[in-house]
Amino acid sequence: MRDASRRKASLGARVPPSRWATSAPAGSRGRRILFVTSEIADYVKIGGLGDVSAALPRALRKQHHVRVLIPGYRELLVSLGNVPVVGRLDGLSSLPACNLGRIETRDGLTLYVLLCPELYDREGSPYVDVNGADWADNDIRFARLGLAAADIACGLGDPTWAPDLIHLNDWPSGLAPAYLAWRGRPTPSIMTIHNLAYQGVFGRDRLGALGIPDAAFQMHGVEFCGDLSFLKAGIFYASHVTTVSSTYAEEITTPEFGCGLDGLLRTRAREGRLTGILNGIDESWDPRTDPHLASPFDANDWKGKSVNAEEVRNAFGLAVSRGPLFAVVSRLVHQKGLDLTIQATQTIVRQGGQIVVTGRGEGRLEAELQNLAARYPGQVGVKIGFDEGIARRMFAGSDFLLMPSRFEPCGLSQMYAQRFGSLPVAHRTGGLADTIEDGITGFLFKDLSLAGFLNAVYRSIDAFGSRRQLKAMRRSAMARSFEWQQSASDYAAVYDCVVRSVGVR
Ligand SMILES: Nc1ncnc2c1ncn2[C@@H]1O[C@H](COP(=O)(O)OP(=O)(O)O[C@H]2O[C@H](CO)[C@@H](O)[C@H](O)[C@H]2O)[C@@H](O)[C@H]1O
Repeated sequence: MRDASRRKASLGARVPPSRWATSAPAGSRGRRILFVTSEIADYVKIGGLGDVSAALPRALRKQHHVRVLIPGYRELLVSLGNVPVVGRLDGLSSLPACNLGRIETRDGLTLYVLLCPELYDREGSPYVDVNGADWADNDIRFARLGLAAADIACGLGDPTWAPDLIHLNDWPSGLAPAYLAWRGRPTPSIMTIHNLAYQGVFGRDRLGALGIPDAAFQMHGVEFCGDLSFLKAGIFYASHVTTVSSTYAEEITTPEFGCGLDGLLRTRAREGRLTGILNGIDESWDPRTDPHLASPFDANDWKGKSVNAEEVRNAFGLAVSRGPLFAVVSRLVHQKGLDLTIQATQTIVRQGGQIVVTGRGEGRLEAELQNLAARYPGQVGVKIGFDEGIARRMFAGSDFLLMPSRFEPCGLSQMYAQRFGSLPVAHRTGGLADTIEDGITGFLFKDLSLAGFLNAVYRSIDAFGSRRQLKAMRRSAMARSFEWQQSASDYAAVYDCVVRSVGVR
C-alpha cells in the first residue's frame, strides 16, 4: 500500500512510465546540476522550499555533481564569513553587476553565493522587510538571481565550471530559462513549482528595467493577464516543469487550482513535460535520535512519546490532561485553512481535546489565534514565531496534526508528524492525498467545509478512545518511508530525459 502510493507519485502526471524509468540509465551519472533557490534551511528558511533546497541537492549528490546558487542574504553572510570570489557578473539594464562567491558547507556541498550587498545584505527576510511588506525591489533582486543562473549556465560565472542542466525553484528563479532563451542558449532546465499561488507578478512597465525584450511580452512569453509573471516565464521557457506531488501535478491543470496558468500547464502535461515528484524528509526526522526532543522514543515506547506531550503542555501553558493533543505547525496563511481550525476549536475543546499552535504569517490570523488562546486558557496554547525545536517537540508530543489546507502542493509537516507518531487530520488534496493513508496513518476529508473537517476530527477522537487502534495507526504512520533518495532518483530520470532531448553537451 505504502509503496503503491509512493510509486504513483513518482511516475508523475500523464507521463509514459517507460520514458520516465525511475532509475537513471547508465551513462547519465555525474551530470553537473545547478540548483537555484531563494532559501536553504542551513542558513535561511521561510517554509518548505528551505527544507527541500537543503535536502534534495544532498540526495542528488550521490549521483550527480550538484551546486546550489543562492542570494547572499545577511544571515547567510554572517554564518558563512568570508566567501571567496570566483567571478564577476555583468549587469543588465537596472540589474547591477556583482560578484559571484563560491564556498563549501561543512559536509562538502558547493554553494554559489550571489554577492550583491545592495540587493541582499539587509535586515529582514528573503521576501519581505521587517514590517512584513514585500521588498519594493523584489523584481530586481530575483531577476538578478535568474540572470546569475543564466550567466553560470553560459560559463560566465565560474571559469572552472558550467552546468549541464539548471534546476529552478518557484518564481524567484523563474526568469533564468527566459534569459537563456533570449541569448539563444538552450541549456536544459527544470522549473519546479512548490506553490503555484506565488507567481512573482510585476507591472509591464518593469520590462525595460529587467532587460526583458518587448517581443517577449505576449501570451507565448512572460505576459500574464497584462502583467509580467516570473513564474509563468519559468513554466513557459523551461525544458520541463515538475511539481511536488502527482496529485498536485494533476490539480494545477484545472481552473480550480491552476491560478490562471492551468491552460499552459495543460499544454505542458499533454506534451509530457509536466511531472509530479513527491518531496521526501531527511534522516534528522527520527524520534529515536532527534536531540530536540524531551525524550527519544520509538514505535514500541509510548512512555517516551508522553514525556514529549507533557513537555509541550508545559511549554504552551496547558492544563494536565488525559485527552487528545492536537498540533498545528504552519505558516499562517490562507492556504493552510486555519479559519477552519479556528472554527473547529470549540468542538475539539468540548470533546476534551487541547490544541497547540505555532506559526507566523498574516497578522490577522496571528491575532485571531492569540484571541483563541485567551478564550480557552489551559486548553489552547499559541506561540507566534518560528522555532524548529518547538516544532519538532510538537510533532513528537501531539497525538494529531491538524492540516485542513485549501490546497497543498506536497506538504512536509504531515510527513514529519507521521514519522513522530502524530496522525494528520487533513484535507484530501495535493500531497496530503498522496502521503496520508486514510484510516491507516491519518484521517482525510474530502469536502472543504467545517462539517467535513469535523467529521475527520471526530474520527480521530474515536481512534484516540481505542488504544489498540491508536497504537496500530501510530505504528503504521511511523513506518512510512518518505526517503529523499526515491525523489532524487525520480529527478535524475527527468534530468536524463531533458538533457537528452535538449541535446547533450
Ligand atoms: N512556526 C514554525 N516553526 C517551525 N517550523 C515551522 C513553522 N511554520 C512552518 N514550519 C515548518 O516549515 C515547513 C513548512 O513546509 P510545508 O511543506 O508544510 O509548507 P510550505 O507552504 O511552506 O511549502 C511549500 O513548498 C513545500 C516544498 O515543496 C511544499 O511541501 C508545500 O506544499 C508548499 O506549500 C515545515 O518544515 C514546517 O514544519
